[in-house]
Formats: sequence, C-alpha cells, structure tokens
Amino acid sequence: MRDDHPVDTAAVIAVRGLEKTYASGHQALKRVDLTIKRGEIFALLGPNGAGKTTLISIICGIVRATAGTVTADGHDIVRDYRAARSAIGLVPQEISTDMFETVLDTVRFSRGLFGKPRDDAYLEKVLRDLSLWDKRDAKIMTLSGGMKRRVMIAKALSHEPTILFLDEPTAGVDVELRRDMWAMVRGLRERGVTIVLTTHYIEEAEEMADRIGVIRKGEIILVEEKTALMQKLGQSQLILQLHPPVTALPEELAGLPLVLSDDGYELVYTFDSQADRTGIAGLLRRLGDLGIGYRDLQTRQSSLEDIFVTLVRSQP
Ligand SMILES: Nc1ncnc2c1ncn2[C@@H]1O[C@H](COP(=O)(O)OP(=O)(O)OP(=O)(O)O)[C@@H](O)[C@H]1O
Repeated sequence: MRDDHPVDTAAVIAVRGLEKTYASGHQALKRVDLTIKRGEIFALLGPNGAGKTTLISIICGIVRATAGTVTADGHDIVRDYRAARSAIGLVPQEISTDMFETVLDTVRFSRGLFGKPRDDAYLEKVLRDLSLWDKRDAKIMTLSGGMKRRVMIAKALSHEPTILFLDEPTAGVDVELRRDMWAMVRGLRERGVTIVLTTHYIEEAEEMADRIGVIRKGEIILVEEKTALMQKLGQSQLILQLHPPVTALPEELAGLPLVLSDDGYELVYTFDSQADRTGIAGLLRRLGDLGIGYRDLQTRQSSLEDIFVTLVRSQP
C-alpha cells in the first residue's frame, strides 16, 4: 500500500493505484483507487466494457494487475492470496457448476476447496436462507433458472466469506425473482456480509446500494453515498399543465430553463432543489403577469438513471 493512503480500519477492500493493460495493449483499468467499507452494499455501475469484470477479477485473483495493490480483509491479494481469497465469495455472471451434482454435494465440495472443515449445520443454514433446503438432494440440472442462480450464491457462501461479489446478479431474471434476490442480498448484509455488485439495472442500484461507484473507460469517475448522490446531482422539474395552451414562449421568459411541449400544453421548468432559491415563486408570478394560465402543476425528482446517463455522457 502506498504511504499517502492512510489505512482505513473500516475498509474491507482497499484498491490502490490499480492498473490493467491486457496483452492486446488495451488499458482496461487506469489507476483505480477504491475503498469498500465493511458491511455495506456497494454497487459498481458502468457501461459495457468499462472495466467492471476486470476489476472484480483482479480482486478475486483471477486476473493479474499490471500495477497497484489490493487488500481484502487486510490480506494482500498477491502476497497473501489464500487468506485474501478465502475472505471472498464470488458469484460470476454465468452459471458454471456441475449440472449432475446435487445441491448439497455442490456446496460441500466448494467449501472443501477452501480447506474448510465440513460443517453441515452452516451449509443447512445457507441453503435454508436461499430457500434451497428442500432441493438439497436434487441434481442442479433439474432446477429452474432462478434456483440455479441461488445455488451459485450458496456455492459462493459455502466457505463463510465476509465479502460477496455479485457480477450482474439479476441479468435476464424476471421482475419477481429480481425482487426475491434483492431481499435475499439485504438479508446477507444484515448478517454482516459486505456486498459488492455490478449491475446494468440502475433501478437495482437505486433500490439496494448504500454507496455507488461509477466506472467509465477504466476510471472510477465517482463514488458517493446513494442518497447524497441523488440529492447532489439530481435535478428537480416543475411541470405545468397550461390552460389554454400557448404556441410559443414570450420573449420575456427567454433565458430561463424552460421547455414547452410541441402541443403547447406542458411547460417544464428545471431547477436545483438544493439551492436556496428555486426561482419557482418568481416564475409563477411572471407567468401570471404575462397572462399564461395553468390548471395543474407537479414536481418530479430525477432518478438515478437520469443522473447516470448524464454522468457517463458528460465525461470526455
Ligand atoms: N482478456 C482480455 N484481453 C483483452 N481485452 C480484454 C480482455 N478482457 C476484457 N478486455 C477488454 O477490457 C475492457 C473492459 O472489459 P470488462 O469485461 O472488464 O468490462 P465490463 O465493464 O465488465 O463490461 P460488461 O458490462 O460488458 O461486462 C473491454 O474493452 C474488454 O474488451
């Protein structure tokens, strides 16, 4: 670890100056610094090819970094690989397991790979938590897609890791199952497991994450508490239903952040809800002076999706 980074005792994963250039010459990670706090749910968001899987693969010891260091639960992932790796459970994007094995044998075998002594009571608890206990003697090939995914999570938890990585946990999963997964992940966090997830579903991050990191072209461009992020970068809009409609905005309103719909019925005013003055009172007064009437008004807060799209587009 470099000297200019004080050790954060709450950090369960510390990534410092991490770089990865593939043999093709492609630079997938550019000096990434990232701290994951113990007990949080951290969502890593980024467009396709941003470097999410590369970052996770390095932390999990599957891909070797070109430069930089990572510690997991205090263990350097290169110098102290076994200890670092045993602190981590990884649920990969693809379902990869022996389809002819039973559920219980699969998780027992996985636990054994980490050199942990057999502990059927612990594995029973994991399978019960994932609603898989009734299926413990079923061959994996006979399970539904959602159950197979849960087996992958049970496998990742079999050696009692303190950190769980979920790479696109709900890709291609229906809405109901996605909600079950979210509830289950929250349950794991309540039992003290730190969760790092990557997702394409912004709604998933909005729903689940305590903190959000945005990665783009191999660089972490932002790490923020979700609520602070939404307050800071979120914009609010005031939507006025005009009555009667207008064909164009008068000159007097030029320069204000106003957009008139094509049919002239809707006027949208964008403002910063954190600012001392939103300008709404002044706007409504001016509309009144100009004889522009409205019969309804609502406000809308931008979603994490709006924020994400703006962030990813705005960077050069
Ligand atoms: N083994 C490899 N050799 C060369 N380039 C690679 C290799 N693996 C990944 N890359 C490239 O590195 C970049 C980052 O890939 P990575 O899989 O980490 O992105 P990602 O953010 O996980 O994307 P996705 O959301 O599509 O899974 C991409 O441009 C990818 O083509």
